[in-house]
Amino acid sequence: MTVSAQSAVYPLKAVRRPIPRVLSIAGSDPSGGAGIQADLKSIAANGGYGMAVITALTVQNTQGVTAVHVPPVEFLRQQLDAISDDITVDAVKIGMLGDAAVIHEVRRWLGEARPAVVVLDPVMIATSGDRLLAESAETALRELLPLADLVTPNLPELAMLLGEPEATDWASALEQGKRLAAACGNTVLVKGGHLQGAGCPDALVNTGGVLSQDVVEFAGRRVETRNSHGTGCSLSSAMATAKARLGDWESALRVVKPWLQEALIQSEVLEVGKGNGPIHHFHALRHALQPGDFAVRMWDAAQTELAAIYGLDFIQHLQSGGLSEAQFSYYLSQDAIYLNGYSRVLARASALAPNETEQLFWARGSQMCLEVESELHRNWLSGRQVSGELGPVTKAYVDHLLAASASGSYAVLLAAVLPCYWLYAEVGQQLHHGYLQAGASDEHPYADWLRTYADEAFAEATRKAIDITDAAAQAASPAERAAMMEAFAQSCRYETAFFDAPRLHG
Ligand SMILES: Nc1ncnc2c1ncn2[C@@H]1O[C@H](COP(=O)(O)OP(=O)(O)OP(=O)(O)O)[C@@H](O)[C@H]1O
Ligand SMILES: Cc1ncc(COP(=O)(O)O)c(N)n1
Repeated sequence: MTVSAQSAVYPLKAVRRPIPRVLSIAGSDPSGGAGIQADLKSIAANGGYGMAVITALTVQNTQGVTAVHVPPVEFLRQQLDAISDDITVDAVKIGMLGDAAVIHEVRRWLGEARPAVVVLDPVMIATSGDRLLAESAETALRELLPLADLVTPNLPELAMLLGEPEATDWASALEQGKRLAAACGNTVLVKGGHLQGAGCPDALVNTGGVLSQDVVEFAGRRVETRNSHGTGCSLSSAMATAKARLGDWESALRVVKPWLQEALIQSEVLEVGKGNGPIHHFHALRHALQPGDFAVRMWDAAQTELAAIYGLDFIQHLQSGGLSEAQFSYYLSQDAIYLNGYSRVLARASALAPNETEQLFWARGSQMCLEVESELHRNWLSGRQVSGELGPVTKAYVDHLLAASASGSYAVLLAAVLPCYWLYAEVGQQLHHGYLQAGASDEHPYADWLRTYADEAFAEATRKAIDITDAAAQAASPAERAAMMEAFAQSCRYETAFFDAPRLHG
């Protein structure tokens, strides 16, 4: 038996170049939405190392192009040579070329440098309607097409390159794509951006048998947005990058199309300009959680339950003194049972803690629960008529905590135990405050109990528990954070149910 490079069981896919070196030869859009600025973002967002040689400078914003300056072609050639003399270029994307002299120079360079992948976006007219290619250069551009592996015209450009009227439906667009692919001997990406309707399809077309079929369609939903500035630039540079990384056009478009769709959806958050704004290239990049951020999220999530707790008869009657003795006794007896289970869960948090400080903190919390439990029995429950039977809410709450501790995630467990600190401390402070405001009368039937809520040591322990949970969230993965929020919200709901249980079960 021999060890083989390939698994017989699982077909391993080789990534061609983990971080491909991708060169954009294109114009500059100072507003950052199209041209080389879009290309560099797109290349980076799709996992490549971006480089740029500028063919033309435009005066442009989201509302349009007002001037174009094409620097001397000798200087362009020097830049291209500087790159290819030194760096292996895994893929090239060509965008705005400006005029025929630039096209000829780029063509000469391509013939010599022979990069492995060439994507040509035949940019002629901007979204705003402004010309980006001199009319006299259209023939030169047509002659450049066969040097590209992939050509990505929009529908007006596709029609112009064929010398035909613009396609108004998807079927005729695909037919035009086939004609252009056959004429140039390469692959054409036919784009549905300029069509009407709810769908926004794209298709890879090659009549030479390079693809799995002559036309490979990729369905897509049309995003309702004005922010389509630079979609063509971004798509073509993303395709150059993904092809170099993944090896074939179909795999490339399979990852690039959903990425572009999400970039269109999330474009609203950028708020750039008054016209056709840019897409959000880095929508997948999540900002690192800062200290305190997760605590804010948890606090926001707790608001509905806190409001519900303040509205409960149990809390309002405890405050006013009108709470029945039977309900108060039920609450105390369930609290004692709960604290015993809670103590075991905090001991588990101590066992999972990543350092001694946190280990000690939860161990102390666990011990404190047992002390409070025996205090409840000694001072509050002795002499009261209570059954001491495990109630349904107490059982459900403790089971939820035990499930969180069985998850094995320290962060999720902390999120589950936190509401018992945080919400209890909040409610306690409000009750205590209300008691003081009402004159702190000794005649209040629950005066002794309400006074216990002013415990500063518990408030301090609560602040520490929030800090530790917040820090655990910073270190957690996005999936773990989502599970934390779920566990936290569920415990908040149990806090409400726990205060309401005496009414239902007492
Ligand atoms: N509203 C939209 N919703 C979803 N996808 C879109 C939308 N508009 C364009 N696209 C996608 O964006 C890419 C570019 O398509 P389009 O036909 O607009 O090219 P273009 O005209 O060259 O782009 P540009 O707007 O940069 O000039 C295609 O993948 C297309 O499917
Ligand atoms: C420098 C430069 N290159 C290309 C485009 C086309 O992009 P769009 O059609 O989205 O305006 C542009 N506007 N500017």
